[in-house]
Amino acid sequence: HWGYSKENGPDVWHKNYPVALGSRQSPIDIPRQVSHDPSLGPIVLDYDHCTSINISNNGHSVVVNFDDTDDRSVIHGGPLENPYRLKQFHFHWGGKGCDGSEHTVAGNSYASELHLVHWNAVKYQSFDQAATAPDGLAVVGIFLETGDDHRWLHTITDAMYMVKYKGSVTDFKGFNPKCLLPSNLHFWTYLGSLTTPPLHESVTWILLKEPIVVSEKQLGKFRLVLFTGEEEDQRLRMENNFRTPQPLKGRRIRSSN
Ligand SMILES: O=S(=O)(O)/C=C/c1cc(Br)ccc1O
Ligand SMILES: [Zn+2]
Repeated sequence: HWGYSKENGPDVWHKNYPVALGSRQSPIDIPRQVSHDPSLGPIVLDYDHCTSINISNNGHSVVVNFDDTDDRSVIHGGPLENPYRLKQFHFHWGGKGCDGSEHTVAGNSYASELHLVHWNAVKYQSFDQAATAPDGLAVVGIFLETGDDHRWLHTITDAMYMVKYKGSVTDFKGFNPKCLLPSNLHFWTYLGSLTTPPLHESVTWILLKEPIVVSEKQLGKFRLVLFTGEEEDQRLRMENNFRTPQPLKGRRIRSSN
């Protein structure tokens, strides 16, 4: 099965997922100069009635899942032609003292990257159907840099010891990811893919320019989580669960204000 080690990591994913060598893969490096597109309106995150359900360890990341049976939490605006429904969010991070973001900015990595995954429920009947359509998904990426404690992240890091092992899941209700947003929503946007297998080329990426600040201590709690299940004799710490930037292959990146 795929993972992030030498034998099953990003360098060999193409063997089982040939689209890994495709023309719109993610993540990418965001160059210093990106064309500003004045026609790009602001991104709007309507999360006021969002319903988180649980937090789980899927063996690749820690995921907070949402009830996506109606339009109670959606994003719209920016490059999007329809509202997209929030399905889950998860993180990618590094090891002790090394960075773990997926996208890079002018070659620089951040400590971690948060992905809020949404799907186009106007055009498609299910997430799985949307996940294989070129305009099916919209993922908002938020960079995490280290500094002071983040005032709300503890609700997530405290729950992480409950999902230490792959396959574990625990109730996680009433969490609104609005508390994880930076103060301004200026963004870069481009057409790309999921950054984990199946690597579907179905994602409109919306990367917020302003990182949020979390402490080393809080990031350290991410690393208490394991890639491995309770029944496995190997205990592999979950860290460095990120894919490195992929070839741009002529794609245009646009910048909001
Ligand atoms: O890292 S991402 O590209 O946000 C991957 C998101 C993703 C979300 C779901 Br839900 C299922 C498979 C996936 O690969
Ligand atoms: Zn992700």
